[in-house]
Amino acid sequence: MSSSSSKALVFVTGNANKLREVKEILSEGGHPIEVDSQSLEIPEIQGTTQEVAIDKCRRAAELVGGPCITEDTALCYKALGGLPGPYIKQFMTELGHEGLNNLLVGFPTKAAEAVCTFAYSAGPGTEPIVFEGRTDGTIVPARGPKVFGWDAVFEPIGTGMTYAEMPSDEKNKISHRAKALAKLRAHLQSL
Ligand SMILES: O=c1[nH]c(=O)c2ncn([C@@H]3O[C@H](COP(=O)(O)OP(=O)(O)OP(=O)(O)O)[C@@H](O)[C@H]3O)c2[nH]1
Ligand SMILES: [Mg+2]
Repeated sequence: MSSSSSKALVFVTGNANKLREVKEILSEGGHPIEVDSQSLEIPEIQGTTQEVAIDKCRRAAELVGGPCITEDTALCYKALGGLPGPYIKQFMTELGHEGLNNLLVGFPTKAAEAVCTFAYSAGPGTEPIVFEGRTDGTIVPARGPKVFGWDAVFEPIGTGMTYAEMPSDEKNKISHRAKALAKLRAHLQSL
Protein backbone atom coordinates (compact mmCIF):
# COMPACT_ATOMS: atom_id res chain seq x y z
CA MET A 1 0.00 0.00 0.00
CA SER A 2 1.16 3.54 -0.56
CA SER A 3 2.39 5.44 2.46
CA SER A 4 -0.53 7.87 2.11
CA SER A 5 -3.14 5.24 2.92
CA SER A 6 -3.87 5.43 6.61
CA LYS A 7 -6.10 2.41 7.13
CA ALA A 8 -4.90 -1.19 7.13
CA LEU A 9 -6.19 -3.55 4.49
CA VAL A 10 -8.86 -5.80 6.00
CA PHE A 11 -9.61 -9.31 4.76
CA VAL A 12 -13.29 -9.92 5.42
CA THR A 13 -14.01 -13.63 5.70
CA GLY A 14 -15.83 -16.07 7.92
CA ASN A 15 -13.41 -18.87 7.02
CA ALA A 16 -10.40 -19.41 9.32
CA ASN A 17 -8.64 -21.74 6.85
CA LYS A 18 -8.79 -19.13 4.08
CA LEU A 19 -7.45 -16.51 6.49
CA ARG A 20 -4.53 -18.74 7.48
CA GLU A 21 -3.54 -19.39 3.86
CA VAL A 22 -3.91 -15.74 2.85
CA LYS A 23 -1.67 -14.64 5.73
CA GLU A 24 0.88 -17.34 4.86
CA ILE A 25 0.97 -16.40 1.17
CA LEU A 26 1.02 -12.62 1.64
CA SER A 27 3.78 -12.80 4.26
CA GLU A 28 6.10 -14.59 1.81
CA GLY A 29 8.42 -12.95 -0.67
CA GLY A 30 10.45 -9.78 -0.55
CA HIS A 31 7.49 -7.48 0.09
CA PRO A 32 5.22 -8.94 2.75
CA ILE A 33 1.72 -7.49 2.82
CA GLU A 34 -0.01 -7.24 6.18
CA VAL A 35 -3.72 -7.76 6.46
CA ASP A 36 -6.06 -7.32 9.38
CA SER A 37 -9.13 -9.50 9.38
CA GLN A 38 -12.78 -9.23 10.28
CA SER A 39 -14.91 -12.32 10.60
CA LEU A 40 -18.16 -11.28 9.00
CA GLU A 41 -20.59 -13.45 7.09
CA ILE A 42 -21.53 -11.33 4.09
CA PRO A 43 -24.64 -12.42 2.18
CA GLU A 44 -23.66 -13.84 -1.21
CA ILE A 45 -25.86 -13.22 -4.24
CA GLN A 46 -26.48 -15.75 -7.00
CA GLY A 47 -24.64 -15.20 -10.25
CA THR A 48 -21.27 -15.77 -11.86
CA THR A 49 -18.22 -16.03 -9.64
CA GLN A 50 -17.23 -12.48 -10.61
CA GLU A 51 -20.68 -11.04 -9.86
CA VAL A 52 -20.76 -12.78 -6.47
CA ALA A 53 -17.25 -11.54 -5.63
CA ILE A 54 -17.87 -7.90 -6.61
CA ASP A 55 -21.17 -7.64 -4.73
CA LYS A 56 -19.65 -9.24 -1.61
CA CYS A 57 -16.70 -6.83 -1.61
CA ARG A 58 -18.96 -3.79 -2.03
CA ARG A 59 -20.95 -4.85 1.03
CA ALA A 60 -17.77 -5.60 2.98
CA ALA A 61 -16.30 -2.15 2.24
CA GLU A 62 -19.45 -0.51 3.60
CA LEU A 63 -19.20 -2.53 6.82
CA VAL A 64 -15.45 -2.07 7.27
CA GLY A 65 -15.45 1.59 6.29
CA GLY A 66 -12.08 1.34 4.56
CA PRO A 67 -9.96 -0.70 2.17
CA CYS A 68 -10.78 -4.37 2.16
CA ILE A 69 -10.48 -7.63 0.28
CA THR A 70 -12.93 -10.50 0.04
CA GLU A 71 -12.50 -13.88 -1.57
CA ASP A 72 -14.75 -16.35 -3.29
CA THR A 73 -13.83 -19.88 -4.16
CA ALA A 74 -15.58 -21.95 -6.79
CA LEU A 75 -15.10 -25.60 -7.73
CA CYS A 76 -16.08 -26.13 -11.35
CA TYR A 77 -16.69 -29.64 -12.69
CA LYS A 78 -16.00 -29.93 -16.41
CA ALA A 79 -18.65 -32.65 -16.84
CA LEU A 80 -21.28 -30.38 -15.25
CA GLY A 81 -20.62 -27.26 -17.30
CA GLY A 82 -18.79 -25.54 -14.45
CA LEU A 83 -21.18 -26.39 -11.62
CA PRO A 84 -21.22 -26.45 -8.59
CA GLY A 85 -19.00 -23.38 -9.22
CA PRO A 86 -19.66 -20.63 -6.64
CA TYR A 87 -22.30 -22.85 -4.98
CA ILE A 88 -19.70 -25.40 -3.84
CA LYS A 89 -20.08 -24.43 -0.18
CA GLN A 90 -23.66 -25.69 -0.01
CA PHE A 91 -22.84 -28.80 -2.06
CA MET A 92 -19.96 -29.55 0.32
CA THR A 93 -22.13 -29.06 3.39
CA GLU A 94 -25.02 -31.16 2.10
CA LEU A 95 -23.17 -33.94 0.26
CA GLY A 96 -19.75 -34.26 1.91
CA HIS A 97 -16.64 -35.65 0.24
CA GLU A 98 -18.33 -38.85 -0.96
CA GLY A 99 -21.22 -36.92 -2.46
CA LEU A 100 -18.83 -34.63 -4.33
CA ASN A 101 -17.44 -37.79 -5.99
CA ASN A 102 -20.84 -39.38 -6.55
CA LEU A 103 -22.01 -36.35 -8.54
CA LEU A 104 -19.64 -37.53 -11.27
CA VAL A 105 -20.63 -41.19 -11.40
CA GLY A 106 -21.35 -42.07 -15.02
CA PHE A 107 -19.43 -39.12 -16.43
CA PRO A 108 -16.26 -39.90 -18.38
CA THR A 109 -14.28 -36.94 -17.01
CA LYS A 110 -13.57 -36.15 -13.36
CA ALA A 111 -11.76 -32.95 -14.35
CA ALA A 112 -12.39 -29.88 -12.21
CA GLU A 113 -11.00 -26.40 -11.86
CA ALA A 114 -10.51 -24.62 -8.55
CA VAL A 115 -11.16 -20.92 -9.07
CA CYS A 116 -10.28 -18.23 -6.56
CA THR A 117 -11.57 -14.70 -7.02
CA PHE A 118 -10.29 -11.92 -4.78
CA ALA A 119 -12.02 -8.57 -4.88
CA TYR A 120 -10.35 -5.41 -3.63
CA SER A 121 -12.14 -2.20 -2.75
CA ALA A 122 -10.28 0.97 -1.74
CA GLY A 123 -13.24 1.85 0.50
CA PRO A 124 -17.01 2.44 0.57
CA GLY A 125 -18.34 3.62 -2.78
CA THR A 126 -15.23 2.46 -4.65
CA GLU A 127 -15.88 -0.13 -7.33
CA PRO A 128 -14.15 -3.43 -6.48
CA ILE A 129 -11.47 -4.84 -8.77
CA VAL A 130 -11.18 -8.63 -9.13
CA PHE A 131 -8.15 -10.90 -9.38
CA GLU A 132 -8.60 -14.52 -10.39
CA GLY A 133 -6.47 -17.64 -10.01
CA ARG A 134 -7.22 -21.08 -11.44
CA THR A 135 -5.77 -24.54 -10.80
CA ASP A 136 -6.73 -27.61 -12.85
CA GLY A 137 -7.28 -30.91 -11.12
CA THR A 138 -9.24 -34.13 -10.78
CA ILE A 139 -11.97 -35.09 -8.30
CA VAL A 140 -10.82 -38.24 -6.43
CA PRO A 141 -12.00 -40.27 -3.41
CA ALA A 142 -10.92 -38.39 -0.27
CA ARG A 143 -7.26 -38.67 0.76
CA GLY A 144 -5.52 -36.72 3.52
CA PRO A 145 -6.79 -34.71 6.49
CA LYS A 146 -10.34 -33.41 6.10
CA VAL A 147 -9.57 -30.05 7.64
CA PHE A 148 -10.35 -27.56 4.89
CA GLY A 149 -13.44 -27.80 2.67
CA TRP A 150 -12.95 -30.10 -0.32
CA ASP A 151 -9.11 -30.20 -0.12
CA ALA A 152 -9.20 -34.00 0.35
CA VAL A 153 -11.00 -34.70 -2.95
CA PHE A 154 -9.09 -32.28 -5.23
CA GLU A 155 -5.88 -33.56 -6.85
CA PRO A 156 -4.11 -30.85 -8.84
CA ILE A 157 -2.86 -32.14 -12.21
CA GLY A 158 0.62 -33.63 -12.16
CA THR A 159 1.08 -33.65 -8.38
CA GLY A 160 -0.15 -37.15 -7.43
CA MET A 161 -1.38 -35.65 -4.15
CA THR A 162 -4.61 -34.05 -3.05
CA TYR A 163 -4.43 -30.51 -1.66
CA ALA A 164 -5.07 -32.08 1.76
CA GLU A 165 -2.01 -34.36 1.44
CA MET A 166 0.33 -31.48 0.60
CA PRO A 167 2.31 -29.56 3.18
CA SER A 168 0.83 -26.04 3.24
CA ASP A 169 3.89 -24.50 1.56
CA GLU A 170 3.45 -26.93 -1.38
CA LYS A 171 -0.25 -26.08 -1.75
CA ASN A 172 0.60 -22.39 -1.49
CA LYS A 173 2.99 -22.70 -4.47
CA ILE A 174 0.37 -23.99 -6.90
CA SER A 175 -3.03 -23.18 -5.47
CA HIS A 176 -5.83 -21.18 -7.06
CA ARG A 177 -5.54 -18.86 -4.05
CA ALA A 178 -1.80 -18.26 -4.48
CA LYS A 179 -2.26 -17.40 -8.18
CA ALA A 180 -5.01 -14.90 -7.42
CA LEU A 181 -3.00 -13.35 -4.59
CA ALA A 182 0.03 -12.90 -6.87
CA LYS A 183 -2.13 -10.66 -9.08
CA LEU A 184 -3.59 -8.81 -6.08
CA ARG A 185 -0.09 -8.28 -4.70
CA ALA A 186 1.11 -6.81 -8.01
CA HIS A 187 -1.85 -4.43 -8.04
CA LEU A 188 -1.37 -3.28 -4.43
CA GLN A 189 2.32 -2.69 -5.05
CA SER A 190 1.51 -0.56 -8.09
CA LEU A 191 -0.65 1.85 -6.05
O1 LIG B 1 -10.68 -27.64 0.16
C1 LIG B 1 -10.75 -26.44 0.01
N1 LIG B 1 -9.64 -25.77 -0.37
C2 LIG B 1 -9.62 -24.47 -0.60
O2 LIG B 1 -8.57 -23.89 -0.94
C3 LIG B 1 -10.85 -23.80 -0.42
N2 LIG B 1 -11.22 -22.51 -0.51
C4 LIG B 1 -12.52 -22.46 -0.18
N3 LIG B 1 -12.99 -23.68 0.12
C5 LIG B 1 -14.36 -24.06 0.45
O3 LIG B 1 -15.18 -23.76 -0.68
C6 LIG B 1 -16.36 -23.06 -0.26
C7 LIG B 1 -16.24 -21.66 -0.79
O4 LIG B 1 -17.25 -20.81 -0.34
P1 LIG B 1 -16.93 -19.29 -0.04
O5 LIG B 1 -15.92 -18.78 -1.01
O6 LIG B 1 -18.20 -18.54 0.11
O7 LIG B 1 -16.16 -19.39 1.36
P2 LIG B 1 -16.68 -19.23 2.88
O8 LIG B 1 -18.13 -18.90 2.93
O9 LIG B 1 -16.21 -20.43 3.63
O10 LIG B 1 -15.83 -17.99 3.40
P3 LIG B 1 -16.12 -16.42 3.13
O11 LIG B 1 -17.11 -16.34 2.01
O12 LIG B 1 -16.65 -15.88 4.42
O13 LIG B 1 -14.78 -15.86 2.78
C8 LIG B 1 -16.37 -23.18 1.27
O14 LIG B 1 -17.02 -24.38 1.60
C9 LIG B 1 -14.89 -23.28 1.61
O15 LIG B 1 -14.66 -23.99 2.82
C10 LIG B 1 -11.99 -24.52 -0.02
N4 LIG B 1 -11.93 -25.83 0.19
MG1 LIG C 1 -18.94 -17.46 1.79
